[in-house]
Amino acid sequence: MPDLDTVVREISEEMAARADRGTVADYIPELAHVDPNRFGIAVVQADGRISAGGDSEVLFSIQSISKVFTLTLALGMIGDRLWRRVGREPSGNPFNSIVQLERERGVPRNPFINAGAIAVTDVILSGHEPREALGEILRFMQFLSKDPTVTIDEKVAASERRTGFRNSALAYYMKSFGVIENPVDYTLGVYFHHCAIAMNCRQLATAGQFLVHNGMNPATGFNVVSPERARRINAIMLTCGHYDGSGDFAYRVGLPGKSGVGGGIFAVAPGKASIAVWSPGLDAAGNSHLGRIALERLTQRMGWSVFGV
Ligand SMILES: NC(=O)CC[C@H](N)C(=O)O
Repeated sequence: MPDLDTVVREISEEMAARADRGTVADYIPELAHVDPNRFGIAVVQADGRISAGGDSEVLFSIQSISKVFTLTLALGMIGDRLWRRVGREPSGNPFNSIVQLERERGVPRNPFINAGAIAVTDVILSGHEPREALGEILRFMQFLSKDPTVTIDEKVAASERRTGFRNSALAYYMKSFGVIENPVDYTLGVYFHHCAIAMNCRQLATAGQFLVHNGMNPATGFNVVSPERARRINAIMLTCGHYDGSGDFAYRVGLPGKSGVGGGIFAVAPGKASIAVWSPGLDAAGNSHLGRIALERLTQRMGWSVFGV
């Protein structure tokens, strides 16, 4: 097998030099300021060794990658009852699509499109104040990343709260079917804030390690989730993690992964490695353009695709 440090260095060099960088998301105004020339990668292998390159220490807005962790928390709270509130089929639609929600009577297709993640956030919020629910999510990220400095970028959260009209539409629509239990403003407030968590590639790859180790957190030796649940979260990432680009991501990269409009992608090579890449420019489906290409290179060279070498 090729040396991982060499592969990561070569990928970082190639990505830094490429001219095709995709388009930075600007529907959340605060995200539009991010430099499209950034590229970072961090890979935590099963034995804990870290290979990193480029801007792997620069913080970025994790956006929809937070949905993996809120799904994990919500499953921990209400278990399989969650699947009454949200489905687990790929959507084949953009991440903020409204049409599907009407056809399916307010029950979102999966926990990774915006509507689904808002419904999952509502589950975490029930029985708590918004501040407590958000604290729960943030502490979970700090614990998993072994870094108590992980925090929320308030400017990004405020920017999305000012302009998140589509998410409001989705939430009110779900509320009309009883899928949202709490006041819509509260649920959206928590949702916008967990999307605005700022992390770097190293912290994110560290946080995702439990999905590499059948649910076990290697720092403590204890399980964050059961092996069965870890396998299922990975399955949902594979089928739904890149919205209507999920099929192409499976075809090219072959790993469970979750993207965010901040340009991050978190990916899992089960039993082998936890990976985070970041490049702010997006493709047409809203997934990091160079992030995907970098992961394609990595899995090809390391033979890490879950579908074979
Ligand atoms: N794809 C994403 O990362 C979307 C998350 C973003 N906070 C939104 O709701 O639009």
